Amino acid sequence: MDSSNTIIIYSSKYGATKKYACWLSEELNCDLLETKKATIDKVEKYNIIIFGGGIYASGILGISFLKKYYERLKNKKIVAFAVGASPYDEKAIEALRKHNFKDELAGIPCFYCRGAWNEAGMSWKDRMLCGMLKKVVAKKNPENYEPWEAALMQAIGSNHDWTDKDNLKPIIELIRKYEAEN
Ligand SMILES: Cc1cc2nc3c(=O)[nH]c(=O)nc-3n(C[C@H](O)[C@H](O)[C@H](O)COP(=O)(O)O)c2cc1C
Repeated sequence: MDSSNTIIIYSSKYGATKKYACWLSEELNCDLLETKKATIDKVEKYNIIIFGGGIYASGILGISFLKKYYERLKNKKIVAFAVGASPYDEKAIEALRKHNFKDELAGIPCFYCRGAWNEAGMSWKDRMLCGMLKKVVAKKNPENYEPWEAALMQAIGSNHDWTDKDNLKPIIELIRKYEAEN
């Protein structure tokens, strides 16, 4: 099977997931579509579906598409990646997987890529939400911070870009394996 049988659908609010999706599409030479513009009729034409989404309050943007259409996609090879501001932490990623990939979605492999934190570019609502979250977290003893809480406290008030092509290596490896099997 050639790589035209692979599509990436992604949801990105501030561009980090989009950046990873574009890198992947260049590397794999495959189609790329924003989830909000995707239709199931189009997506189900592909054999391998890569799903990417930014993480917001532990939820992965766009995951409702997979939930809604899983019945029609269940025989496809689906690989997901989530993009957040937290540093890589296996325990936190396992919790993210459990929270987002429930029931029939539980078998979908989900990788993590660290994104960016661009407070200057955030919507007023998001900036306010983060400010409120910071106030709650600040009441905790820093020794007991979860990895995402520590990252939030460090990131708030500044801009960071942790996007790195190397984070895509395990995804590319798995897709190449799937492509070779077909
Ligand atoms: C309101 C808000 C909530 C967020 N929640 C999380 C979170 O729960 N975990 C995390 O790792 N990152 C969180 N982030 C950081 C984003 O996931 C990060 O900036 C990511 O790069 C966004 O990807 P995007 O630009 O493709 O939307 C949050 C950011 C905002 C503004």
